Amino acid sequence: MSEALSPAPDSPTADPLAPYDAVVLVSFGGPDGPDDVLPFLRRVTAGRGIPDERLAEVGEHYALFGGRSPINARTDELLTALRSELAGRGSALPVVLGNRNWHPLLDDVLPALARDGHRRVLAVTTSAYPSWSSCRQYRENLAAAAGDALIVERVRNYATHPGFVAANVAAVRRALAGIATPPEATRLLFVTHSIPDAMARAAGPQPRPAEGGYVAWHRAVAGAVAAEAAPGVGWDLAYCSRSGPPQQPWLEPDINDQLAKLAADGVRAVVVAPIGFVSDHMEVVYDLDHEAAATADDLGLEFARAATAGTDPAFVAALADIALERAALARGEAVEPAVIEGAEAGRVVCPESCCVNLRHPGTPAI
Ligand SMILES: CC1=C(CCC(=O)O)c2cc3nc(cc4[nH]c(cc5[nH]c(cc1n2)c(C)c5CCC(=O)O)c(CCC(=O)O)c4C)C(CCC(=O)O)=C3C
Ligand SMILES: [Fe+2]
Repeated sequence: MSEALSPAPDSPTADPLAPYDAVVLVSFGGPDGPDDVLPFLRRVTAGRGIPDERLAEVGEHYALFGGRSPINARTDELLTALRSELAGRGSALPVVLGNRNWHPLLDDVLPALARDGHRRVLAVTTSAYPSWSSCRQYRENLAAAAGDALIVERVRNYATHPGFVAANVAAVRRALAGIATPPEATRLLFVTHSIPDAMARAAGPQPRPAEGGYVAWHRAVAGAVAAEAAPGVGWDLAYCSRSGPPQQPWLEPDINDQLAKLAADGVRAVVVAPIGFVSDHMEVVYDLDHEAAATADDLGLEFARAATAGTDPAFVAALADIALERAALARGEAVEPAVIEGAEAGRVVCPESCCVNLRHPGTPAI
């Protein structure tokens, strides 16, 4: 490692993120305009067996928003916030953006870091939970983009970090404050991306609960947010954005079905909290703000959508905490990971059995 880039960890001027010499914020990426939509969707779904009708349908969701996902603008805001938070903690490392599925692509950004002399990079992902889709696929894409030129390591899954929970607590409180219906007729509906049942069962390290780590983590986060933000209000966990062939079982209930059930049970208002996503993107603005809001309207339910963590200072501070924690571990220091009571802190190094890729087992991952 070049000394100019990264002083020895025990020197007084050592960067708090040493031994890393750069940070990459890793996001999903989304289309920036109508011409990007099809190439983006092809890239995301290559070899996935997603039916053509589903792709056409998803293309229409983007068309409704001018062919542009809000994800890139939200990720840029997070990048700016994370840069200033890490600088405020005394780090001078560059913090760059690399997307899995749209420009700037990890496939370009990581080789460029290597050409600039970087050797050991810390990846901070915009996905907070274990599962192949939300964790290991990121690790696979990072390994493919890094090649042999760079060592890339990533932060742990962080949804159970108190800072991520605090951001969601604040968002649920704000949404509830706008609801006129009394609490006893109001329901909190936590939402995340549906994934195939088989992927859910394989999520997280062994030993796993029967439902798998993805669902267990969401329940833990939902329970903690509900207990703090709305102790008198009942809650459920529901799912959005199902794709894949209809005969393949995915996590249920779908949010729209759950809204119908709640209305039939006498619930009159819902606060929808997308705890599965760290920022607003197409799933949030289409599946929740557009589709689920219309379903609620048809059912006569008062509806409010809680904000995603976004750039909430508690969330940005949590990302900095886990980055610094990861660096301390890389230096061989003991670390006590911050985690909400009764929940699991993510593994920093995933065992081979973690979040297995059921379609292509053994795909290299960082
Ligand atoms: C768990 C999870 C997250 C949360 C964790 C994380 O944030 O990573 C997430 C996020 C996102 N997913 C996104 C977009 C898409 N996901 C798709 C397809 C799929 N997602 C899956 C899972 C997840 N996805 C799965 C199991 C599939 C089936 C195909 C496969 O097995 O891989 C498809 C294909 C069409 C369709 O089927 O919908 C698209 C276009 C965008 C960007 C949106 C924008 O542009 O604003 C984001 C943030
Ligand atoms: Fe997705």
